[in-house]
Amino acid sequence: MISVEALHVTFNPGTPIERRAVNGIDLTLAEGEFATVIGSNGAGKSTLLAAIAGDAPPQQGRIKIGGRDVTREAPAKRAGRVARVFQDPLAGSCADLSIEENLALAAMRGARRGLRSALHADRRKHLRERVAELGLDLEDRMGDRMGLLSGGQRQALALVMATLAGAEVLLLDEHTAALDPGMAEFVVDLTRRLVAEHGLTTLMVTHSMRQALDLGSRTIMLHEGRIVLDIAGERRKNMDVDDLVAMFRRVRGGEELDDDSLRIG
Ligand SMILES: Nc1ncnc2c1ncn2[C@@H]1O[C@H](COP(=O)(O)OP(=O)(O)OP(=O)(O)O)[C@@H](O)[C@H]1O
Repeated sequence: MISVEALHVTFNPGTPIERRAVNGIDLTLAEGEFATVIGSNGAGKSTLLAAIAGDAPPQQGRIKIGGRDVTREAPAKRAGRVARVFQDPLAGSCADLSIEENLALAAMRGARRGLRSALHADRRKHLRERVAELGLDLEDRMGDRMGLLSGGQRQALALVMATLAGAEVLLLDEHTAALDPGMAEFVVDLTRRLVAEHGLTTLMVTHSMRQALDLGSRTIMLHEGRIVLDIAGERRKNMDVDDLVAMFRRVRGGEELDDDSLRIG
């Protein structure tokens, strides 16, 4: 469960370059709820996710995860409970470590143990099985450096890594945007499966209107740091991509859509 109350995140407050990225957001996601997040460039989507992960400290408001107030908690302290996958496949793992070492480190998130203890035989077997489930033939390459893998392979492993430490919350920040269409589809299917299997409370930022409607059970639109649309249930079920695009345009007051914030596919 995630609960965000009256959240404000301002970068460089009190300076000429002050930027109110999140400007009074209230949002509650029930345990296991999966919501997609859309919005213009600079709408505050990544900052909202960063605030939940602890990387963008709020000036005002409150964030709770699983009922516990984490607003002032350091990112490392909530690391075992919150997993995040970024657009850049290079961002979430260490290129110079092996697949196995990266997975072992992910499994230890939030715990205080060394890599050696993380790589005992049972753990290694389990990690290998989890990788084999992907069907990408990576289980025989557990010793290969992560840096040798394609972007799609890394994102698939990043999703597996996100589920290894028993996280409750999954934050996906355009995690398929840098992939070719075939691999993006694979990662989308994997996302669906892992979120359901692990009952993860999930926020997924996407610029794809199709993904925004196809994944999860709720779609939230941000604009200038605020939630301007929150749709679920029958209303969402009856919507198609054209309806969502029309709403997007309305929110932007007929502004030209000259950024990459809206993709139909
Ligand atoms: N670390 C930072 N320092 C200063 N300003 C920032 C920082 N991070 C984000 N911003 C600004 O805050 C605003 C919101 O940015 P954010 O990245 O959250 O938007 P977004 O909705 O994720 O956009 P995009 O779709 O382009 O990724 C933007 O104006 C951005 O320039």
